[in-house]
Amino acid sequence: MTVGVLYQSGFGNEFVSEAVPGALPLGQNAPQKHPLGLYTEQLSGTPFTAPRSQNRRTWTYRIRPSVTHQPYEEIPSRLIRSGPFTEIPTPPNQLRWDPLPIPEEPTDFVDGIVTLGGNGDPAMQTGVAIHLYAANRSMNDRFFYSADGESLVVPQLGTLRLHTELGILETAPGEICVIPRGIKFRVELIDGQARGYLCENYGQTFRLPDLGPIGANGLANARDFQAPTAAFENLDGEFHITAKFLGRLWTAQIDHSPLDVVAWHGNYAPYKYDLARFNCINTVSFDHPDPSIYTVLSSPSAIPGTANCDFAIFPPRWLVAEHSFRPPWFHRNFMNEFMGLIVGAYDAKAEGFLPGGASLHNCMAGHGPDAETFERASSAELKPQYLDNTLAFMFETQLVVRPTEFAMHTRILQHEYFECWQGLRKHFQAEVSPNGRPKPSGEKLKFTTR
Ligand SMILES: O=C(O)Cc1cc(O)ccc1O
Ligand SMILES: [Fe+2]
Repeated sequence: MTVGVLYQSGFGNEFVSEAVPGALPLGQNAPQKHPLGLYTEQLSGTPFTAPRSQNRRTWTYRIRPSVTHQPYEEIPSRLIRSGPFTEIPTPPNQLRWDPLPIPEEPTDFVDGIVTLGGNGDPAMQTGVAIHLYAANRSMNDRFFYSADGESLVVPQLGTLRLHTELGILETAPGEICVIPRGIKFRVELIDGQARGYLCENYGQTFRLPDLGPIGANGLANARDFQAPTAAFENLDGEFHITAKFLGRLWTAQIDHSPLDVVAWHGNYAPYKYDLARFNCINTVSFDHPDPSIYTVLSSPSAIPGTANCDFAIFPPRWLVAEHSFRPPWFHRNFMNEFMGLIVGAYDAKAEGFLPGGASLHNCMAGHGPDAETFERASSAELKPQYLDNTLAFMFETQLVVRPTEFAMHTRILQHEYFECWQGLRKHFQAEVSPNGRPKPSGEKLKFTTR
């Protein structure tokens, strides 16, 4: 809980908040004349006709309407990339990256965004972009919004204070926040520097997964999500808004802070969540369950059970499975797995997967425990073990994550990643192979042509 910042709790609730008494009209959305001279503006996050359970919109009461800015002009996108991701061919290899260094040049949150890959297309409202960020400057007179999708921010280093149109959210490593599509914000770095991950979701908004037989409670509980309370900047001066629109960056001058919402009500709002609140469910008998039990948030696709993107975490937890190989098994998947590490070590990798680092295992790429983990876990004593000092996460997505040119050519790409599995020796001992052929006794196989 952050001292000094007030939140309202609940996932997707109908929130109400006013920073000045009387700023929020009662009983109607759009009075003919606002009693305090504020402008009324609706912000829709879904079509007007979306089913009620998914419908998202917020009414804002602001000093000036959002339209009062100069025209946008395109600026360079630096290392930000967007779908369709077609820069380079996508290899079927397992990929892993070291953490992004903190920049030496003055770099704010937006300039510090580097895209590692993604899928889909913002123009088609499907897929995700997966970015890293590393920054050392706060945004003061610059604001940002993405029309391409909502932004799920996963800090790994440094606390972010996000000043948004709907109020302030502080997010530290171990917490996450989501800024909905279109909402303007600026990022203040509380610790002078910051690093983390950003999933830009072009698809349907993240929501809590259904719980099925788990019941009415468990995993991420709705009450633990926190939305901001109204807080506004009544500032005139020279400011810039940078917009991300169809993958390109555009900047407009504005003569006042656009964070001028004095009161608001609605269910389209940024939110934060402390990952320590995740009620982790796991086996108390045997075997390692599928990682869908770790889903915090899910953005569905049009296909039932197939996520445009799931956000899953691997938090500290007890391991008690009997007569089982406890770490993640070897596997090849339909879905595509991008992973990051917030603290400590990940239980499938003894070495090389570092806090701030990342890995990508795309459709059907074999992966799993590295050789050292396999050897250790195959003969570990199976007493209850508390897995501590660990917090990894996964963006799991339906479409193949296509790396950017930066991702494949950067110095932080670990070209030797494949070696972590090469020590997996043959343990099988058989004299005769199943087709009855005698085991070749060490001699080289000879190939003959007829
Ligand atoms: O490390 C991974 O690859 C992620 C993962 C974790 C797990 O517990 C089971 C399957 C899986 O893909
Ligand atoms: Fe996996």
